[in-house]
Amino acid sequence: MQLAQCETTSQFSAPVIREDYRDAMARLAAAVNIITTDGPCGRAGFTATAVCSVTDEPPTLLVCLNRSASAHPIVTANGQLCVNTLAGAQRDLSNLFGGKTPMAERFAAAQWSTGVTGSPLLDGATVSFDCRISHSASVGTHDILYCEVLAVYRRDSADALVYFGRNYHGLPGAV
Ligand SMILES: NC(=O)C1=CN([C@@H]2O[C@H](COP(=O)(O)OP(=O)(O)OC[C@H]3O[C@@H](n4cnc5c(N)ncnc54)[C@H](O)[C@@H]3O)[C@@H](O)[C@H]2O)C=CC1
Ligand SMILES: Cc1cc2nc3c(=O)[nH]c(=O)nc-3n(C[C@H](O)[C@H](O)[C@H](O)COP(=O)(O)O)c2cc1C
Repeated sequence: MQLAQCETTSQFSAPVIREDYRDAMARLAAAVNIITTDGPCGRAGFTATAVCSVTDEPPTLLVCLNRSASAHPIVTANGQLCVNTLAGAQRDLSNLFGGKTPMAERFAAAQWSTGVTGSPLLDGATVSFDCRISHSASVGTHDILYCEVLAVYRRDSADALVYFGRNYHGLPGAV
């Protein structure tokens, strides 16, 4: 896609430094997800807030994954993953999958079943999207994984876990 050229000089040319960017991003509320994979290259999981809907034809999510994360080589080699969106009571799991804990310990802290791709589905998640990675792009430190959704699993009573201001917040509600 060709972007339109603009002849005027931007008045917003000051560089946004990393810490300013992170402080600003701390003000952007986001759902909390545990991304899991299993397959020929092993099992892995990590916490992610950088998850977004792209299109519903075909149903596609994007997940941004730091290439330095221990899960990166496993997720990309398996080519499939599940986005498990956390419920309010699952904040401890978010910290576990977002830290430097060994993979076996992360998975031992919850109950799982298996989705159509073979990826682990988290018991008690508000919703799980079982996906195959259709393509990816690298930007800076991260890979953007475009994930075609092959199956969804919804819990009947749904509530949400929101990450905002570097803290977790439970969001009760009915959908
Ligand atoms: N997109 C990502 O890779 C994210 C990574 N994290 C990591 O989890 C840890 C705890 O999170 P916070 O206390 O919120 O950390 P923080 O105070 O360093 O970051 C504040 C916000 O900046 C953004 N951010 C942080 N690191 C980022 C990265 N490497 N790439 C893109 N965006 C990033 C996120 O929106 C995050 O909530 C940090 O070490 C952080 O690097 C957290 C949220 C998103
Ligand atoms: C609340 C929260 C949100 C996170 N979001 C992302 C994300 O969207 N993308 C990402 O690559 N890492 C994210 N992380 C960091 C990974 O979860 C973390 O790097 C990984 O689980 C631990 O890395 P390791 O397995 O290499 O030890 C997040 C961490 C936390 C606590």
